Amino acid sequence: MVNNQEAASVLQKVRQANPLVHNITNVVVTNFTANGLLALGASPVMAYAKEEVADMAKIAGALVLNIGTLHPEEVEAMLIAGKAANEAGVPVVFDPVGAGATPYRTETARNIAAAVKLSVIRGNAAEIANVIGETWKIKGVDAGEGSGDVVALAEKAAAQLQTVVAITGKDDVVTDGKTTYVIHNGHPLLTKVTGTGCLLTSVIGAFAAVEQDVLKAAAAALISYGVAAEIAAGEAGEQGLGSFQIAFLNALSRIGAEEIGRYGRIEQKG
Ligand SMILES: Nc1ncnc2c1ncn2[C@@H]1O[C@H](COP(=O)(O)OP(=O)(O)O)[C@@H](O)[C@H]1O
Ligand SMILES: Cc1ncsc1CCOP(=O)(O)O
Ligand SMILES: [Mg+2]
Repeated sequence: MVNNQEAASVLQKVRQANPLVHNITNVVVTNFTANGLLALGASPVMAYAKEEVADMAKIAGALVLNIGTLHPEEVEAMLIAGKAANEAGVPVVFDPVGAGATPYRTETARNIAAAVKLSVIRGNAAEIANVIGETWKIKGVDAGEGSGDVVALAEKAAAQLQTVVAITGKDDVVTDGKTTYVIHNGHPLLTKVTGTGCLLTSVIGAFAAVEQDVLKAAAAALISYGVAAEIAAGEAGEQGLGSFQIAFLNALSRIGAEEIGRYGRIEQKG
């Protein structure tokens, strides 16, 4: 069972090791992702050229692939980087941004999941459903009040994709197909700042770089991230979205065992 104390200790390991996280991500979130990883205590790098991605992925602590603004050359680079990371034993975390929105996105997400051995796939419920060929009845990013359907979807995706699956929304679900956790942290303001899902995927990469138990790493990242958002909302939520974004970066840089112990809400489902 992953608890708050263990989550805080993985966060501490990130701060001590400053793992290099190689991101091949989208143009919308690049700067926010780099600053969010720095705030947390990791070392971000963005590298996209097919001539260098294999070399960069091999020396990284984790590789993060994100198809938010995909194009063919970038997809080619992702496959090269993913295979190099697999050969070097570097964990690969995948964000299938917008899977289901266009056939190209859906096909590319499925191709990457098939060609690269993923440690974690992180998306909202609709994206994960589309990657595994399910239709998802809830539109948008809100997974709804209950998490029963999302738990079933996550477990099905983990079995099908043979990876840890994190489905985020009001509650976050993370599973390796055998053990499933629901994390009741986060804040609705996260949905009003672009890139908070993408940054979270990269944060999972930072945690996976320092913790070999991938399920524990992902759960610890989700708790830490959600708690930081709650702290930021309390400090700056009423001032507006710009202030919330900055307060969130501040909270990522400050949170530790005390805050996670006080506010972390993780529940084991099975
Ligand atoms: N309604 C909500 N209430 C609280 N936290 C939320 C809510 N919706 C999303 N989050 C949080 O926002 C972060 C990004 O998740 P999500 O919005 O699902 O990603 P994406 O932007 O990729 O769709 C996660 O930490 C998640 O827990
Ligand atoms: C707006 C937008 N368009 C293409 S990628 C992107 C950012 C998506 O970020 P997130 O999924 O974290 O909200
Ligand atoms: Mg997203």
